[in-house]
Amino acid sequence: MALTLALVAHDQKKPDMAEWVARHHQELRRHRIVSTATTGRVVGEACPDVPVQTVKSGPWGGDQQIGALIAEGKIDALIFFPDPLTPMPHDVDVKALLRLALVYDVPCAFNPATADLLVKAGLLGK
Ligand SMILES: O=C(CO)COP(=O)(O)O
Repeated sequence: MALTLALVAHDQKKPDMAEWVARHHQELRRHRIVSTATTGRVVGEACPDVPVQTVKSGPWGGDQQIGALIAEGKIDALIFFPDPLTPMPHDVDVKALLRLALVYDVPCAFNPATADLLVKAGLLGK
């Protein structure tokens, strides 16, 4: 079954996201991806044949748009690599996104190690 996956990464973690999507490229091709603007560009460059729908960049409302999709039941899993070492002007938006993912019990991974475990557990299909 095709899932809709939200992929988001802060700037310092975008290389990790590019590496993660490249590693799971074959499985990701079967699913839909929604990303914040800059993350979407990175994902698209790492996997040109995986279609990525983008919303606005995080600081410009993209995290809230992803949160709204979660509230509408349109996101099956959130893969979000936040940067814990850099202050963010849109920290409240980041917290709101995490909060909605918890409220709606969406499967989440906040680092590549956990994202790998979700794949191993069968998130993207066998
Ligand atoms: O800021 C973000 C998440 O909080 C991500 O936004 P970008 O993907 O546009 O960098």
